[in-house]
Amino acid sequence: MDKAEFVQVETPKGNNDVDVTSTSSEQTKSSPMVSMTKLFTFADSTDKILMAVGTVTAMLTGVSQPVQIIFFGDIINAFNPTQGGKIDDDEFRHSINKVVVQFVILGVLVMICGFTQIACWSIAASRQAKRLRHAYAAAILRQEVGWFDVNEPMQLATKVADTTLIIQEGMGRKVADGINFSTMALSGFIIAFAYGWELALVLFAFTPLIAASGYFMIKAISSATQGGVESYAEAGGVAEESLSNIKTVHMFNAMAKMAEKYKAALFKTELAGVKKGLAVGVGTGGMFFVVFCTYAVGMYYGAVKVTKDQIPAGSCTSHCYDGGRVITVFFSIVMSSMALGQAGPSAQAMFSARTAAHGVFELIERQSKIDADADSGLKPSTVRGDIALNNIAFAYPSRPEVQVCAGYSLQIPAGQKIALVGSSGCGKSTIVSLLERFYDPLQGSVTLDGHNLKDLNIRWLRQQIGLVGQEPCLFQETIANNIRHGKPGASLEEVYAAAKQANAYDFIMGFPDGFDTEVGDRGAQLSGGQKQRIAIARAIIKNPSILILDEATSALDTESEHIVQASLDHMMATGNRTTIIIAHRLSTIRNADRIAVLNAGNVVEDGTHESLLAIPNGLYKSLVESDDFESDEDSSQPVTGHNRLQSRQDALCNDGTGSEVDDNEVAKDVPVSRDWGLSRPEMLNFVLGGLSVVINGTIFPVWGVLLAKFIVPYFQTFRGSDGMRALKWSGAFIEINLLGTYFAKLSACNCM
Ligand SMILES: Nc1ncnc2c1ncn2[C@@H]1O[C@H](COP(=O)(O)OP(=O)(O)OP(=O)(O)O)[C@@H](O)[C@H]1O
Repeated sequence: MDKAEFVQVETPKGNNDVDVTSTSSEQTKSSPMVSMTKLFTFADSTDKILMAVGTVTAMLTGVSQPVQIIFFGDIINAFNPTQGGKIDDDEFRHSINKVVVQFVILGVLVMICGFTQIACWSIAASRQAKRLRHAYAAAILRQEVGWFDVNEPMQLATKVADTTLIIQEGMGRKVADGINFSTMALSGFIIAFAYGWELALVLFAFTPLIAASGYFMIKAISSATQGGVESYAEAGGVAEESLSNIKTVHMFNAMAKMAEKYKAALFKTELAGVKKGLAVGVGTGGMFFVVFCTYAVGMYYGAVKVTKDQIPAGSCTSHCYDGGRVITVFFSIVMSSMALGQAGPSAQAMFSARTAAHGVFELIERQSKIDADADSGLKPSTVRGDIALNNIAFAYPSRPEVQVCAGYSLQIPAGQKIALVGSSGCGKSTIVSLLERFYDPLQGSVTLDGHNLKDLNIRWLRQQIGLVGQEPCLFQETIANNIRHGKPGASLEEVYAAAKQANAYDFIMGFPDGFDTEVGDRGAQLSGGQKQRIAIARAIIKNPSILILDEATSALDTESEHIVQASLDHMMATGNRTTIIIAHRLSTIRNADRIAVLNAGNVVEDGTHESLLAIPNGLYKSLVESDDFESDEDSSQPVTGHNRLQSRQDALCNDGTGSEVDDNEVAKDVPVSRDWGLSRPEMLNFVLGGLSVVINGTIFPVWGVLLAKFIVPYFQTFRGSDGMRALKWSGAFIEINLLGTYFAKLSACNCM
C-alpha cells in the first residue's frame, strides 16, 4: 500500500490541533490570541456584575491619584515655606484644614475603591478560572487515546496548572491594575495640561522615554518569566516521572541519576532567574534614570517659570505659575508617565492570558476523534459477540510510518475462545486497542454483531468488553470502589460475589479494613497477584459479552500466576463469552478453540493447536519448538525481564497490608543556619546585593531632601543667583540619579 495514502491520518498533531506541550513562548511567537470577549467566555452574570463594579472602582482609584496631586500643590502653597511667621494664622488654619479634609475624603474613597477593584476582579477571575480549569481538564480527558500518544502526558498536569494560572492572572487583578493605571495616566495628563501646558509639554517630552524603558523592562521580565515556567514544567515532568516510578528508580539505583536529571532541568530555571534579575535591575535602573532626569529638567524649567511670573503663592488662577502649580504639573506628568509604565505589566499579563487562552480554547472546542462522552451511536439491547476485523490497516499516530496492521481480516464467531500469538511487537495488543476503540483503523472496519464499531455508542461498547491487561491499573481508592468501576452502583453483595469468583475474597477479608482498604497510588499497597485478582473481579462484575485477557498473568510470580489463572479459567468457563487471549503460557493457548498467528502486520496462520502444529515449517510450530512459549513446567521460571521487574517491585512494595505514611509526623523546623549553609556558595552575591539594597534604599530619602531644597526657591523671588541655585539642585538630582541607577541594577542583579 502506498504509505502516503495509508497515513491519512488519525494523528491529532495536525495544523488544526493543539499541542499543549508546545512552549508558551512558541505560542506567543506563532499563535494568535483570543479576543477579550472570548477570554471572559466563562463569566456568568455574577462575574459580569463583579467586573463592572471592579471597573468603576478601578477608574475612581486611578483618578484619585492625580486629584491628590492637586491637593498636594494646594498644601504646598498653604505651607509657603518662605513666609515664616508672617502668614495670617486664620488663613493658614483654614487652608490647611480644607486640604486635610480633602485628603481624608480622598483617602477613604481610595481605601474603599482600591479594595473593591482588586476584590471584584480577583474573585471574578478565580470563579472563571475554576470553570475554565474544569473545562480544560475535561477536554484533555475527552481526547482520544491517540492524542495522548503525541502530547507528553507527564507534562500535561503541570501545563494545565501553569496555563490556567497565566490566564487567571491576565483576567483578574491585572485588569484592575491596567484600568487603574490607564485612568491615572490619562487624568494626570489632563490635569497637568490644564494647570500649566508649557511646563507639561516640556515634561511630556520625556514620557516616551519613561514608558519605553518601562516597556522593555516588562518585556524582558515576562520573557524570563515564561522561560521559568517552561523550565519548571520540564523539571516538574522529570520529578513526576521519577516519583510515579519510584520503585523502578530504586530498583535500578537510579536515584542519583534522576536527581541529576532534575538538577539539569532546574539549571534552566536558574538561568531564567538570572535573566529576570538582570532585566529587573537594568530596567529599574534605566527607568529611574529617565525619571530623575525629568525631575531635574522639570524642576529647573518650573523655577524659570515661577521667576518669570513672580506671583505670590496660591494666587495664580489662570495661565500663570506659582510654586504649588509647578508642583502639581510636575508630579502629574511624572505620575502619569510612571502609571503608563506600571500599566505595562497589566497589558503584558492580558496579552499573555489571551495567547495562552488561544491554545486552551482550541482544545476545549476540539472535537475528540473518538468521544467516549458522546451520547450518540447505537446501543443494541442484546449482544451475541460476533467480532470481525475486515481488511484492517493501522499505524499509531505517533509513528505513522510503522504499519502495525497491513490490511488483514479476522472473524471471531460469538462464544469462541481465540488465542492471538506471535512474536513481541507483532500487533496482538493493537487488536485489543482497535476493539476497545482506543484507535480507529485507517482502513477497513471492525464490527460487532455486524455493526461497525464507529456506529456504536462508545460507552456502551466498552461496557460490553471486559479487559484484564498485563499491568492492572487500580485507582487510589478502596478495593470495593475499584471493583465497582466494572459496574457503577453495584451492591456490596455483587462486589463480594465478583471477588469470590476472582479468588480475591479471602485475601481482601484478611486486611483490617476488608473491602474498605485503600489500595494506594495505582494499587501500590497490594502485590501484583492481588492487584490482578481485583482487576479480574472488576471485569467479572461487568459480566461482559467479550472478554479480553492480554497477558493477564505475565507479570506474576509462579504462585500468584496459578491463583490468578484459576480465577481466569473460572471466568472463561462461566457464560457464553467471546474470549480473546493473548498469552505466553502454552497450556492457555493450547486450550483455546482457535489460534491466530500474527506476523509482520498480517494473520499468517489460523487454526487449532493441532492443525497449526501440522503445518510443515509453520510459524506457530517454530514458536512452540523454539520455546517461545512457556510450558507449564517453565512457568516456575521467570521468563521475561518484565516478570523479574514486577516480582521485585512486589517484594519492595508489599508487607501484606501495605506501608503506611505516618500522618501524625510533625514537620520539624529547619534551623536558619542550615538555610544559610545551603546558600554559602552565593555569599558574594548576597553581600554585594545586600550593600546595593542598603545604598539604593537611601536614594529616596536623599531625593526627599533635594525636593524640599528645590521647593523653597519656588516661594522666593527668583533673581540671578536663585536661578543658579535651581541649576545646582537640578545637577544634584542627576547625581543621585546616576547613583540610584547603578545600585538599583546591582541590587536586582544580585538579590534574586
Ligand atoms: N501507543 C503507541 N504508539 C506508537 N507505537 C506503538 C504504540 N503501542 C504499540 N506500538 C508499536 O506497535 C507495534 C505493535 O505493538 P503491540 O503492543 O500491539 O505488540 P504486541 O504483539 O502486543 O507485543 P507484546 O507481545 O510484546 O506485548 C510495536 O512495534 C509497538 O512498538
